[in-house]
Amino acid sequence: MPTSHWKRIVVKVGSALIAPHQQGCSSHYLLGIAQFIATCRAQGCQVVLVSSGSVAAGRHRFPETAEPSISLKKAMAAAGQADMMATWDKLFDFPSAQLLLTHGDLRDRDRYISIKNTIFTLLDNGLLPIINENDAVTAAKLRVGDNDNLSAMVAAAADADALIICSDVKGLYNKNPNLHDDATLIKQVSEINAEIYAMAGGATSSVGTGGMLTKIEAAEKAISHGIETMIVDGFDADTFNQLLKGQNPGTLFTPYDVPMQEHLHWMTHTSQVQGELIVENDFSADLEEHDTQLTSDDVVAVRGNFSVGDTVLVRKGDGTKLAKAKSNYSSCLLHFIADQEDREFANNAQQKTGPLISDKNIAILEQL
Ligand SMILES: Nc1ncnc2c1ncn2[C@@H]1O[C@H](COP(=O)(O)OP(=O)(O)O)[C@@H](O)[C@H]1O
Ligand SMILES: N[C@@H](CCC(=O)OP(=O)(O)O)C(=O)O
Repeated sequence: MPTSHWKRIVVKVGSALIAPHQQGCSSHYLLGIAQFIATCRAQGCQVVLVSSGSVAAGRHRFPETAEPSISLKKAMAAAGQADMMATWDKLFDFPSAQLLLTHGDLRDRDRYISIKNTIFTLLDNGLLPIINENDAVTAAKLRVGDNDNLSAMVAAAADADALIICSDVKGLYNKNPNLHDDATLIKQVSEINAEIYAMAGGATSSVGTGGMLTKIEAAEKAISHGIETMIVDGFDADTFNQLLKGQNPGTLFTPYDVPMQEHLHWMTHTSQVQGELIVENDFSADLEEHDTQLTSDDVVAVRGNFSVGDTVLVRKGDGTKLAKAKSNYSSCLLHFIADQEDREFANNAQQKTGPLISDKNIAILEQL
């Protein structure tokens, strides 16, 4: 689709483009991307930038190590983030704004809505939001872990028309082109299936995270929201001329004709399961039906520690996944109810709090 038809896009830039020589940031490859962003804005298209590179940019401030520890990487991110922002900022003649997020922010519905509002307020006032994961503070359980998936979550929150992932390769090849000379570029993907995932390997550079695998995960998230997704070569300045002409310089993932509803998409692709409610193998009720109320009598086991409002997975004992849903109970209360021999007490407690999960905050999963 010609760029002039886009109302809002997310551009994601990989670490190798920010700090190609790992001696701090370089604007060498960013210039073409910045010009592309400026042209899109001049054409009336709002742009959100998801920029990697804080770890790569901060690396030279620390003694050289082949495999930096997690705490060292966090320190590198803290050291490199400001440098990375300053490098972008000097390429634009409009103001930018920094947003540092963790998965903990995105998977909490209220914080997600607040992030969404901040992005829209920045865009409506002509600023360029520049987003990265808050690597320096995040813990393993709260991380997205890679900026490909983060950019897809941001694209969904921003209700973008397109997600452009700028990397160090032309696009998705049938196998890793850095390891196989005979790899061929796939120009268009209309369905992301096991065959596509099988082509995608990890990162081979010392600065990339996730490789092609996380880009396919991101594309899957984005296209199911109706967002056209492209993986393109950020090293090649001609990439951005082609994009502006409406051409496809890399791999295009075509969006679903019928996108998932916003809330269902968030439940499926952004919220994260904190625990499990295990039901009998012969459980067959329709969990989306308002009159079907999952009660503690239906649940044979509760797994994990979760609070009221956290997302839980409802599954059968045989492993069949039924739904992701918002829990109206904490795991602690469910264990307490299950431990009561007096069923009347359990029933009373349940009558007060209502069904275990809400029929309004549920994503029914394909039963595999
Ligand atoms: N099938 C594939 N096609 C293209 N690249 C692949 C494939 N499988 C693995 N890769 C690797 O993915 C890398 C790009 O991902 P990554 O290093 O994480 O870059 P970025 O920093 O842009 O996110 C490529 O350099 C390549 O080594
Ligand atoms: N948040 C990290 C980047 C993580 C990441 O996904 O990197 P990349 O694969 O280069 O997009 C950083 O700023 O260094």
